[in-house]
Amino acid sequence: MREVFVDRDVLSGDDEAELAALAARVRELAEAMTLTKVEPAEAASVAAEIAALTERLKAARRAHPPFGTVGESGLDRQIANPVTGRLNPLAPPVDIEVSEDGIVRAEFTLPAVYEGPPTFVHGGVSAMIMDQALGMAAAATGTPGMTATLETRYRRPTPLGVPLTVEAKASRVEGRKIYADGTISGPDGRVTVEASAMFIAPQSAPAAS
Ligand SMILES: CCCCCCCC/C=C\CCCCCCCC(=O)SCCNC(=O)CCNC(=O)[C@H](O)C(C)(C)COP(=O)(O)OP(=O)(O)OC[C@H]1O[C@@H](n2cnc3c(N)ncnc32)[C@H](O)[C@@H]1OP(=O)(O)O
Repeated sequence: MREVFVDRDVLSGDDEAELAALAARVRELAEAMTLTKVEPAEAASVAAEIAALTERLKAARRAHPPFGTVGESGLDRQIANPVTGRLNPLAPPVDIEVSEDGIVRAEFTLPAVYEGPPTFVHGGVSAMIMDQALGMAAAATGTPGMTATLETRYRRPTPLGVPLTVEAKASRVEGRKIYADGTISGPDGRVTVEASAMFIAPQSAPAAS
């Protein structure tokens, strides 16, 4: 495997929990910032305080995001992943579970920071969540791969602020190609997004360019 895959700090459960709590506070900050009505002077004052906090975090800095201890599914090392990562404030995070029969599932709610059309989820965000869920379904076959194709069909607008469900499953493996299908559905159970993807297990470790 390429160096970036092996040269990672692996956090203890306690360290991970503290950083996950910090990420949760930053997520709240992003939401509060997006919706705030404070006066410009107050916004400037808050910005200065946040800049000072950022400097405190930068005082001890890693070259790459850390990994977590491998859990039962073996797919949860990337704790700073932008979809599932508890350590990534940009991740909702979507807490994806992989069952023994290879079905990937999560319930999640997306706040206003993911808005595309007013009151609805941005289509690129839905595609990102589908990419992750389909990728984990592919990896659950035992062969993880890079996304080669991802097709999303937006059947209905996906609402913000209500419980959504994502589900995915691999349909077949042909050599290095793994195919998977999935959906996002709303609280009424109606499908809003369908997606299909093909992943390719690299012949060697994925190359940086
Ligand atoms: C081991 C890697 C993964 C590690 C992960 C470990 C943790 C797992 C845990 C948890 C799962 C996480 C889930 C993550 C989810 C998110 C994943 C992403 O977002 S990935 C980022 C976006 N995708 C890219 O950046 C790909 C960029 N593309 C490439 O790197 C290459 O093009 C790659 C690897 C996809 C294929 O390269 P080649 O050199 O291996 O392929 P050639 O040998 O040329 O072709 C093989 C066959 O595939 C077809 N093919 C190749 N690329 C295709 C494409 N894009 N579309 C359709 N067919 C394609 C070819 O026509 C050929 O077909 P014929 O055998 O002749 O039938």
